[in-house]
Amino acid sequence: MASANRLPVTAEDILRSKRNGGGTAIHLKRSSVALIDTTNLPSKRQRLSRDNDNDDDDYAMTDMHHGRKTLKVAPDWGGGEVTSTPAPFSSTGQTQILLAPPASTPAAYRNTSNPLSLSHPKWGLKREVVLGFGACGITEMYPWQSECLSLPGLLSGEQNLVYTAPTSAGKSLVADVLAIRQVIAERKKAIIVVPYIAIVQEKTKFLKKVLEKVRVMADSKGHWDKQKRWRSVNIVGFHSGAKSRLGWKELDLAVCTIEKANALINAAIEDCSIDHLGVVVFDELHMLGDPHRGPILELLATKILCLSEEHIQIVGMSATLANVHVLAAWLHAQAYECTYRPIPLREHYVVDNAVYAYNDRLTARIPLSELKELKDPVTNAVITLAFACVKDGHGVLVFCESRRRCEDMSLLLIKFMPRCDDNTRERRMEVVRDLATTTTGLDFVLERTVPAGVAFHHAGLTTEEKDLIADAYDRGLVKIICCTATMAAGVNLPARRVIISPRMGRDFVSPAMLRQMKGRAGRKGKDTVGESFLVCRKSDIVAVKALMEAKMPSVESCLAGEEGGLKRALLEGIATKLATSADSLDDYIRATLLFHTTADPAVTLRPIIAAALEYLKVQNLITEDTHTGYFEATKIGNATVASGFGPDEGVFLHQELSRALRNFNLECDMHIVYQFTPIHSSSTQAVEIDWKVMRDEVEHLDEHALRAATFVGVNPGFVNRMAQGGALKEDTPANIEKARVYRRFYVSLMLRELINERPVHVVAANYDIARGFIQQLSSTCRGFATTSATFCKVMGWTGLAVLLEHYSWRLDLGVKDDLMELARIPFVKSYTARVFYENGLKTIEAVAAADVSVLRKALEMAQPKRLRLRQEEEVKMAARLQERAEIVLAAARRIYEQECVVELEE
Ligand SMILES: Nc1ncnc2c1ncn2[C@@H]1O[C@H](COP(=O)(O)OP(=O)(O)OP(=O)(O)O)[C@@H](O)[C@H]1O
Repeated sequence: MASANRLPVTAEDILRSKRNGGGTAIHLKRSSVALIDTTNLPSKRQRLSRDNDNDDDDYAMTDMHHGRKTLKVAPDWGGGEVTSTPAPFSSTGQTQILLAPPASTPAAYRNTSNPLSLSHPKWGLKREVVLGFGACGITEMYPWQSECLSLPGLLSGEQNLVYTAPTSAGKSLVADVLAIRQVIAERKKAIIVVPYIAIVQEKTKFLKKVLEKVRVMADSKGHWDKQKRWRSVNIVGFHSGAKSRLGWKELDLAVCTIEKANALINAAIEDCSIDHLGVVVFDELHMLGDPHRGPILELLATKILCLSEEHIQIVGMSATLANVHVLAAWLHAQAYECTYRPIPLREHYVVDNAVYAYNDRLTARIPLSELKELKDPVTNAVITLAFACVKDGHGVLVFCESRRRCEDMSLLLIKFMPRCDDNTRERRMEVVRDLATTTTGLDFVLERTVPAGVAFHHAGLTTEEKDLIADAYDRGLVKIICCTATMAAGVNLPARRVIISPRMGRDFVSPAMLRQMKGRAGRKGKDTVGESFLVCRKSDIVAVKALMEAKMPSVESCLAGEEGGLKRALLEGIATKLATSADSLDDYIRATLLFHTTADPAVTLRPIIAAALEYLKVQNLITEDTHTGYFEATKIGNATVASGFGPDEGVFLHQELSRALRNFNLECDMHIVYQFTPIHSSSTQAVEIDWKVMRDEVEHLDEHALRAATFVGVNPGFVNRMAQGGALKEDTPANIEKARVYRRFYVSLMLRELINERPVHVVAANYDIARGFIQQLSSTCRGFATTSATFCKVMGWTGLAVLLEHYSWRLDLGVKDDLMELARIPFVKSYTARVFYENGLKTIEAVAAADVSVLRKALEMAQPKRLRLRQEEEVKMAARLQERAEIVLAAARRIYEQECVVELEE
């Protein structure tokens, strides 16, 4: 379908005009009349009468804007918008229109005879939603899903819900139906909170597919049209490093990590638009018990509970909740438990080449092998079990204890993989080529394993690599993935068999983690059978049996833990004005899970609350009016909450930024890069300094950067001493602080290389750190710079805010100042942008005017040099680069077009 965003003046027109010496004297074209098959469109009378009633299955009116003619077609008539505009760069200027045939009337899809059908009227789902679920393989509810949704007050949004069901039981559908109803029927916003970025991405993609054809009524503040009009549902995924042009105001449905959801809710409370929120879904509710992230989840739910005036429905779910009734009582929710799993899981454990069912019945013996590599019984069992499953054409996940083991196991597995046909081999090579064209180039291990249908997946890979591998596995090209716990939670992939090491690193996995890992096998819609094999050493058998029999632990509040959750909860309650007086503070505390699960809470909690309030006062984050007893957040307190930091981080950031404000070293970018290096990246878990590498780097700093280093407290002499074998003991507060500064500086050296166009894999190799970590670091820093900028804005430090935003952008694009324009084009980032620039492609206009072969050549030059492909592969690689060059050209032209039109309009 022709896009409604197409503009009447194309980049080609402008470039041609410029070439002909026409300068900017471009004539706006009036578009030609739409070539629409009008026989299927309703008459004007029908249109007007439909337009007057309020049925949201209706369609909107014809519109003229900027010389284009746009027909917005009702969902019943195929939906979408039909625009009659000359296609950019089409030589004929002919309109491209594809109009879906009209569907049956809205009422016709209702299935009133089967109450499990998604189209049954009791669920109140629009036809397009039902079709959307159908496209994802879901047409009917399972009886438990129907029973759960039929609990009183759920569909109407009046009641909250906490439920538990096994992995792969289909929990998401229940929450999705409730969220979608709020968005479409009630025209409220919905937030779905999930713990990991990968799940944000998967869920956002799924919901976009389900709601693809749905049109909702835009509010009166539509972008360019004051009339009533229809638009698609705005679904946005929020996580650190994600970019979206849609914010709280525009979105209908947000899928967020816990931290992003908290920030979104704080902002909505702050600008008094929280009443637009209809429902919040907490997926993996057991995360409440996570010491680091649980407190934020708890205070988020607490705030929603306290917003009693606007009933916001709360929906919480998990496969690993032992105390569902306690959590339901806390959230004033209906509780629902179910044990149904659509595909029952066959669970086994393996020890010394013998396979046992969970009831200790011996079910099979794994033959011993003469091969040297398979002498170890654990390796022998893993390879044999994986091979047997792949031989039958099914997918396997092998959970390994370390990243190293994932890679070694993949390399070993390929020796045993069955041969594949030419077509499969060619498609696998496509995946290899895709991996080769990522910014980091082709990984040495994946290059060998993917053609055989094996891959590994762990935090050391970049997000592009992880996505390509998961996609290849989903499409059945990769048959075995050796992974760490990164693939354990929430991922929906076609694994018939999961083979699990009971250890992660040196420790045993937790019972909840084990359940999640096993839960990846036999997912409905992905496979028809599910099997798990816990492969352990003889010496571990007692501990493994205990692990297998362990009950799910009860989820407990971590708000009063060492992470300072209570201080943060109080600060946020006060800053958002939910808890400012003694009474409201009391109500607020009573709404926490902590209060709910503490024996004699009024007595037990009083001293720790008083201590937390005192801390906030001493740190100048809040003030207390001694006459009225009212609490108020200070500027620093508000800045801390607005930027999503905890109280400790806010105080530290304030100290650092105020020091920097008084004496900022702007001779080069070293000081500012240090400034936006996240504070937590300097914790011991995040990075270990290689003092020899640091010494080499510090020795190469120019005098300006050295001055900045000294300014933040880094002494080159000390670095040298450490490189020669010195030890930095973190035994006193001063030494802890010193170590923190050195670690932060070490990380900022890596970041400085990134913004100065060194590719991720080169920086990773230089510091001997996984490229996935460097990539993650860069996106965390971007987020940190953006939130620090918010902190500065609230503090009134606008100059510093602008500086931080600028560097956040540079980090995003991975280029120096002179390439920032060019790097707006997709695929033209970092080193690639530099290659373009040095080959004369210095501006977007130059790229838009270039021949595609020139762009292909430039992309070829920018390829990482680790590629060693055979000749036939070279040909295919060239074709891949040609495709990419065409995308670059089209994108450059689009950006150029848009800029020219803005210029003309101005
Ligand atoms: N009613 C249904 N009919 C057919 N397929 C369904 C139905 N409900 C869910 N599914 C499918 O079952 C699979 C698992 O569902 P879902 O992801 O909701 O499981 P879950 O209970 O959230 O599991 P986990 O706790 O492991 O994340 C998905 O592929 C989903 O599309």
